[in-house]
Amino acid sequence: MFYSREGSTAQIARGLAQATGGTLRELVDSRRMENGGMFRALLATLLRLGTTLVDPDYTVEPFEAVVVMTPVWIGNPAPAVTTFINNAVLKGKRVFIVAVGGTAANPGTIARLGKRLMARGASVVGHSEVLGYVPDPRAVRPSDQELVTEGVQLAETVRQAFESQP
Ligand SMILES: Cc1cc2nc3c(=O)[nH]c(=O)nc-3n(C[C@H](O)[C@H](O)[C@H](O)COP(=O)(O)O)c2cc1C
Repeated sequence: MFYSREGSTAQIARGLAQATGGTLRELVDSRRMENGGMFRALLATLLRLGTTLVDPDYTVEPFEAVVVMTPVWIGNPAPAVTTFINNAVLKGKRVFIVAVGGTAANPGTIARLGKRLMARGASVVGHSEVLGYVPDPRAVRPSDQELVTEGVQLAETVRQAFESQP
């Protein structure tokens, strides 16, 4: 399960799904991010509120292993991901967290997401912090193919985490 505003998390998720044979589910935020929308989204992020999703599918019953992938916004998960976690029935589910940021380390995001997941009854089997787009116009953007490869490489870490905590 992932949310992606700019597309980097989406490409990494594609690679991970390709390599694991997993099912991809994209969250769509109903709030447009242009103009005032981004401001509201940031406010919701800072206040750790959620948002409204378009055609949300909160069903996780068929899946015993869930990977939650979110871009990092000001040190927090994106509101769409917070909304998913607040609404899905996660009791007893094993979850791996992937935070995609403009810097490689976002421990606060992992910690906050982990806390929220555990409060919903899930167990967190592991996490990864991966590099997406650097929000600087001068920065070179990784290509879609490079991001997909990151996701493919992530698959082994994810597999090991689920296998070591059955
Ligand atoms: C509003 C905003 C806030 C961000 N805050 C952070 C941050 O605190 N730490 C970080 O490492 N990256 C931060 N980033 C960078 C994004 O996490 C990064 O570009 C990510 O790859 C975006 O994912 P996406 O392409 O799937 O939307 C921020 C980006 C935006 C737009």
